[in-house]
Amino acid sequence: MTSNVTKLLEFMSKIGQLKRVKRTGWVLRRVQEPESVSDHMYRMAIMSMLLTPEKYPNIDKERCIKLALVHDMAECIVGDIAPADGISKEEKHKREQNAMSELGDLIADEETQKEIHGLWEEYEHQSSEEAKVVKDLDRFEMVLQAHEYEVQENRPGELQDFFDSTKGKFQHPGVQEWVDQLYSNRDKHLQTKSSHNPKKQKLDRTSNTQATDSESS
Ligand SMILES: Nc1nc2c(ncn2[C@H]2C[C@H](O)[C@@H](COP(=O)(O)O)O2)c(=O)[nH]1
Ligand SMILES: [Mn+2]
Repeated sequence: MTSNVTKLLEFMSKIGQLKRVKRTGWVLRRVQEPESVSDHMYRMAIMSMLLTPEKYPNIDKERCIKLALVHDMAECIVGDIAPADGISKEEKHKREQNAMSELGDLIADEETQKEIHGLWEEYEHQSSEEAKVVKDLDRFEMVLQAHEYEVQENRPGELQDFFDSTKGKFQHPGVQEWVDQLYSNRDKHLQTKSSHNPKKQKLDRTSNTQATDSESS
C-alpha cells in the first residue's frame, strides 16, 4: 500500500515535469531557447496579481492566480498540444481530463484534490469571470513572449501568426489596454529595425505577408 506522502511526492515530480515541457508553439518556430509551460504559467500568475480592483471590479485576483497556475497542469502528462498539431478540441480535452484525474489520484486530501480539479474544469469551461480574464492573460502572455523573442533573436515580425490568431479575441478592456501598448511597442521596434536595415524584410501588416524589398522591387 503506497503511503499518501509517497503519492504526494509523485504528484510533485509529475508537475515538476512542466519545468521541462517546452511550449510547442515556440519549438515549431525554431525559437532558440523556448520557454517551458511552467515559465508561461508563472508569468500569468504574476500578471494576475496586477489585476487592480479599479480596472477589474468584482474579479477575485487570488482565484485568478490559482487558475493561472493550474490551467496547463495536465501538460506535464499529455504535453503542450498546439493548434498546429491538428488534434481536435474534444480529443485534447479528453486527454487532459484523464491526465488531471491521474494527478488527482495522487492527492489523498479530497478537498485539495477537488479544488485543483475544479480550478482546471473552471478554466476549461470558462465558467467564471475569473476564468475568462485568465484566458485573456493566456493569450496576452503568449503575444508578449512572441514580441520578446522577435527582439531577443532579431527576428522582427517573424512571429506574426501569434498576433493574428489572437487579434480581436481579448474580452477584458483592461487586458486590451495592455495589448494595445504591446502592439505600439512592437510597431516602434519594427519601424526601427526596417529603418536601420532597409533590406530587412518589410512586413506588409495589412496582408500579413512578408516581402523583401528585392522581391517586391
Ligand atoms: N504557432 C502558433 N502556436 C500557437 C498559436 N496559439 C497557440 N499556440 C501554441 C502556444 C502553445 O505552445 C500551445 C497552446 O498554448 P496554451 O497556453 O493554450 O496551452 O499552442 C498560434 O497562433 N500560432
Ligand atoms: Mn496556457
